[in-house]
Amino acid sequence: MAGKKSATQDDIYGQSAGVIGTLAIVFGGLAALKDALGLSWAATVLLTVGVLVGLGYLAWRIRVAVERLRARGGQPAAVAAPQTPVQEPDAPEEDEDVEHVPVEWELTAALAAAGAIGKDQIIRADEATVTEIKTGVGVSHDFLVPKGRTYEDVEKRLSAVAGAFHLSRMHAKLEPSRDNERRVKLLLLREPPFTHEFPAPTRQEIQAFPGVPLGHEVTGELAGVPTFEKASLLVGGMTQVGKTTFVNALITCLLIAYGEFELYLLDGKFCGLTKFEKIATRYESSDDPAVFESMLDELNGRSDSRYGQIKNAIRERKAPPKFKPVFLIVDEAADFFAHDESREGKEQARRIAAKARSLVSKSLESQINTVLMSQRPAHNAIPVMVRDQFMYRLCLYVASSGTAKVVLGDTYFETVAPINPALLNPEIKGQGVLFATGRSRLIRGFNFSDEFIWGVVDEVHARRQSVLEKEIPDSPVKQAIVLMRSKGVEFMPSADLALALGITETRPVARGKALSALLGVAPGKDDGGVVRGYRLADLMAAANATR
Ligand SMILES: Nc1ncnc2c1ncn2[C@@H]1O[C@H](COP(=O)(O)OP(=O)(O)OP(=O)(O)O)[C@@H](O)[C@H]1O
Repeated sequence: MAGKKSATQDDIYGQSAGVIGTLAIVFGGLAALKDALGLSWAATVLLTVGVLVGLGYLAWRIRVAVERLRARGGQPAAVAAPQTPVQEPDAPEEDEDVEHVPVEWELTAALAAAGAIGKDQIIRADEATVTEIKTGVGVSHDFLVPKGRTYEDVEKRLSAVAGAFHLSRMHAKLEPSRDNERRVKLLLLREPPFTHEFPAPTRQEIQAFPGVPLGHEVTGELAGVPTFEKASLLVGGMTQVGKTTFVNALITCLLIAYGEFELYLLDGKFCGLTKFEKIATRYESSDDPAVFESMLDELNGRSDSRYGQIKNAIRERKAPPKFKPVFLIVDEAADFFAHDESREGKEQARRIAAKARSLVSKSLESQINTVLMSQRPAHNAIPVMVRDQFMYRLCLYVASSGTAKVVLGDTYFETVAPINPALLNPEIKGQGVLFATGRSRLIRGFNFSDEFIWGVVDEVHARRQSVLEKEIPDSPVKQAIVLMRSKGVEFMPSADLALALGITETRPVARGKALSALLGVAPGKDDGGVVRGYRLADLMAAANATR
């Protein structure tokens, strides 16, 4: 301790002596200068300080000039770029020779500006290619993002990336890679999407598509969903933007690509789905909520029965039964959830919402899939408890982001790389944002010619008839179907049908009872709601149920 103290004291003495010495030299120097120049003390001090500051400034200028000269002789920006290897902890050895890294400058600048890669990171030119999109609508950049970054970094900033290329989000599309998390395929369109119409696909193209095609991608390729089994779709958009055309195309594609299924159609617009009436298990053209409710009752009944069969199979340790898929398609659904403010009306609307929710939520196991369309996607047009159940959503042009949220979900704009349907061009009919499994895609529905749709419908109808003839056991129902088909009618009054089936009773009530007992099917009424009789579609549904 004592040793340490005396060392510190020695230090202080030494430093004090140094300071006194320096002061004495400075003072002596100033005195000499004062005598030599004959100036006052103040002038001598000021002159000395001024000279010292001037010398310091001169030294600084010389240093800057030398550095600039040196910089001009070396590599400029390119040298600065590959600071990347410094960022990348396990960069390959050759990267250490920073001057040899080839840089894809355009992508690097755009991605860095968008914040998809760091300001000090690069896209390597030897890991990037650019090719023309087959349909000529733009280019496709295929590249690797720097180590430590992934495809998702670009996806999350896609709007900003498009902006960095002076384009909108609508012009940009990303495709994930299956081989490498760092690989990005960025498609950039030259013109706004769907500026030119792509031809509707052929039957072969629809059949070859892995899943159900719903429309074209912005590149012209077919876009769709891998399956419509256990799914449901909500389609929204303003009036005249292409909803009905989209759904007509969807049914057509299902008929071509899907095998056997049943259609329940509720045509709230009266003639939007008429082309498919002939092959529908049940077709209704009405805006009456009671009709919708009766369809929901029928399908919820079928769903419950299917659940019962699944339960039995589990109890008996058998494989679950395979059901024929059913599609309920409702055009202009909002009307069916509306009410007239009366107590009964409100009660009916509440019941319908609960039944619709139940049907859509049970589609998973019962294979009864629902497609609802609405041209009035206002906040309460389709109840939230129904809307929330839809797995796929398609929003065509709407006037505001708020309306888009009604169709796509309240949190839609917080999802990855959303597309705002309010920014779509309403003049380009049929384009919309498809939101499925958490990802958004811009697609445009097909616009098939009437002849194409009629051809597909007729083919399916003929196929079903021949299957029916072969598979249905001979029965009065089959006899009635064959009779009605031979006459080319969709409806036959009870009186005529009873006679044809050999019922000789002439009193209407007794004759009607005998006929319905023979057929095992309840009668209905003709389109005018006056004449009692049987519809071909009902008899076919009954016949199918016996198979
Ligand atoms: N994909 C498409 N390509 C080209 N034209 C289309 C496309 N989809 C729809 N159209 C045209 O746009 C117009 C409106 O279509 P559609 O009737 O399907 O609209 P909507 O949304 O169902 O209308 P609304 O709500 O008024 O019933 C029609 O003339 C139709 O031919």
